Amino acid sequence: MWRGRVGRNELIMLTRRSLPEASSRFSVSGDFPLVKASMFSAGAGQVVPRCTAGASQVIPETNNSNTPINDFHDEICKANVRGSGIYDLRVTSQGYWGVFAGRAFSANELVFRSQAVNVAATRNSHSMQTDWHKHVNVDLPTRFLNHNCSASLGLRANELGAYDFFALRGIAEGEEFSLDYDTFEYDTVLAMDKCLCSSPVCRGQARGFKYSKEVVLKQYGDYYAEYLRTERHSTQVE
Ligand SMILES: C[S@@+](CC[C@H](N)C(=O)[O-])C[C@H]1O[C@@H](n2cnc3c(N)ncnc32)[C@H](O)[C@@H]1O
Repeated sequence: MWRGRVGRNELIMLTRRSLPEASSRFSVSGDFPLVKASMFSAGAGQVVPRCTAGASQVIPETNNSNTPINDFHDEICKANVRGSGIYDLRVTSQGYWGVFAGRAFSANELVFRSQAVNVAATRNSHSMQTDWHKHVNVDLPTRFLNHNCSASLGLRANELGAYDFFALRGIAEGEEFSLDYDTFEYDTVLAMDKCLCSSPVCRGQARGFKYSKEVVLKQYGDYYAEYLRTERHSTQVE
């Protein structure tokens, strides 16, 4: 998880242009600052209030991906009690985990940063591709960002082995943050059977940059993974 020691106001001030100078002020150790405890909610059958730190908080037991939510239970509970209002982890109307804006964001604002926890031995529904042959497991809240074919967040590689996320447009408080998975996965083996994003420009599936390059470049400009601009190392993509 991101363990930046930057204060909320400092984070709000960061913009894409100021990021290189600002990055040196981030620390990767320290407390997790960014989940608002009071905003947790869950759909029917998903209530598992086991966080010792907050008995009234609810944690869905299962999600719609191939990773049991309980793998993250302690991490979520820990994050859950240290909010500063940037984001909330909540259950979406579709019944799975999502990340929601804890306040309003302006276009181009840095929303949050992610950190690689480790290199993924096998890619999974919570890993992110960062190079032609590299997938990393990432921290909260990034691992719970859902896909949208018209995403609200754009990404840039960072020095923490993962990505920084920027608002592609104004984002209202309470709106779900979303990423377009095709901006960082080249050829996903975990394509969703059916994309549930409901965007007017929904592609039906997120299969990877390989299949949607033209759309991604047109829609997201420079906000796609840097490695996708480099020559592919071999025909084999992990
Ligand atoms: C990084 S996780 C996102 C968090 C996930 N919703 C959860 O509850 O753990 C990625 C997984 O969420 C699901 N997902 C994300 N966006 C989706 C979408 N637009 N339509 C359908 N499933 C989606 C897929 O199962 C995908 O493999």
